[in-house]
Amino acid sequence: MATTLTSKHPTSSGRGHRRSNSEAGPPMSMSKEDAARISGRIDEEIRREHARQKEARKREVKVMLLGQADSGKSTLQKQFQLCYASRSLDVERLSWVPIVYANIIKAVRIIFAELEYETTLHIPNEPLASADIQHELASLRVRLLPLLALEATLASELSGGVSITGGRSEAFVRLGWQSLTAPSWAVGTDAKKAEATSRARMTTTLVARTMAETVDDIEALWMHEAVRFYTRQRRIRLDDSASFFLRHIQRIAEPEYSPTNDDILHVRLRTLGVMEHSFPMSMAGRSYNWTLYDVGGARGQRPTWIPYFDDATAIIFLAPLSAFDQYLEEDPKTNRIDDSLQLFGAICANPLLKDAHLVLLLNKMDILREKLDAGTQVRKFITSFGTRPNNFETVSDYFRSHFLQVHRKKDDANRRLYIHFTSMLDIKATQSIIGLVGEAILRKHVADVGLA
Ligand SMILES: Nc1nc2c(ncn2[C@@H]2O[C@H](COP(=O)(O)OP(=O)(O)OP(=O)(O)O)[C@@H](O)[C@H]2O)c(=O)[nH]1
Ligand SMILES: [Mg+2]
Repeated sequence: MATTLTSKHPTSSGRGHRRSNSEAGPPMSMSKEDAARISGRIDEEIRREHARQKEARKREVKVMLLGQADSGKSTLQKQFQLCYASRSLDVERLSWVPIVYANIIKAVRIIFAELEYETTLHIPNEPLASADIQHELASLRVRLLPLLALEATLASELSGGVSITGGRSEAFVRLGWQSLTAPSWAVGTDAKKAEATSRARMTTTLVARTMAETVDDIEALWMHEAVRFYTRQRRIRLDDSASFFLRHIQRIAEPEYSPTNDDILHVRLRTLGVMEHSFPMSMAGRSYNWTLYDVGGARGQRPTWIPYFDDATAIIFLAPLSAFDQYLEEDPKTNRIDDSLQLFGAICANPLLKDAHLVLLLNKMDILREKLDAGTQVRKFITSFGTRPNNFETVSDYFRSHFLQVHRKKDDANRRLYIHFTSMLDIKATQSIIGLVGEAILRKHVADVGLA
């Protein structure tokens, strides 16, 4: 898959090719007949170019993945990649290694920070009330300090030396990150880039060595009774995929570690700006060029979406239903489901998108189920849920009807809305949904512009 970014291509309408009369006209010596012949030829060329561009546009399908941060947009893009351009995923595979490391170090940091906070509460009869347990955790912390100390450097190298606002030491993805982290580093003519790449490789090697030396301590921390206790109680809150990586720490810390497809899908890496991914897709023997626009979902990122709206064939909007008990990182007063509903309403009402096909994926259903099974009460966070039964069917139906209501209210164009419940890490189920969604989008595209 060609992974290119970011700047908006002007729609190629062919305007501007035609010579104006005031531009170079026929030479003084040319006869009127010759001039007419040349002018006719130019007109014919322009007409052909228009027709060629019109045909080319029929083969272009532009799909935007929208939704709040951490809703699963980049994960869906990876699933598309797995489905339609899996060889490109193989090429990128090793460049995910340092990002998996970064996810693990972040999880370890959060565990210690949450334990420290719990210690200050002095709650009797809980694991942290025991001096022995505190001592065990303190010595694990000392042994893991060398690994924790590498987080900021690793994040900065992965992000090409740029940090996100707020000074958080967290990796994010921008154009060209693969070449920064690829083991066989792309030698470019750009000396600065080559230097950055070489630095990123050195940091990755150092992190790999430190992780191999501390792997048993990471595992001991994850399995520690205090960590088990506070995780079960949801008082240690980690990124959705952190537990997966910590469970697989022995495999990941091996020297020849190569990320599996599952690992790549689990990675959490923020998107900054708009990333363009293109691949071919065929239907009924015809090949179409798909471009997916994977955007950064945090509030500060949303204005960057707008220039891409006017020629979008379809919007796939992702709303994670498991987020009912979470608040926006960028605005801790706003519940994440409320934010998703508002954002979805704004997308439905946007006049620039009035011709776009609308798909809504209610995502992270696996985590929703886990939370409900663990007894988390929806009404504690969404008061309007009231006394309804706190089970999976009722909760998913409740949220689904809210999204449908927003669509009915906001979509003046009265478009059909395609809705699916998804658990984006389930490869088989997601691939079949991608097939359905892809086909529906192509059918709508063909209905709008005709067969290519
Ligand atoms: N368990 C589970 N995890 C998911 C699901 N969908 C995505 N994730 C995980 O959630 C995290 C966030 O997913 P991303 O795809 O990076 O989110 P995003 O919408 O691209 O976020 P931004 O780039 O910040 O806008 C990743 O660690 C994914 O592996 C899901 O359905 N279930
Ligand atoms: Mg993303």
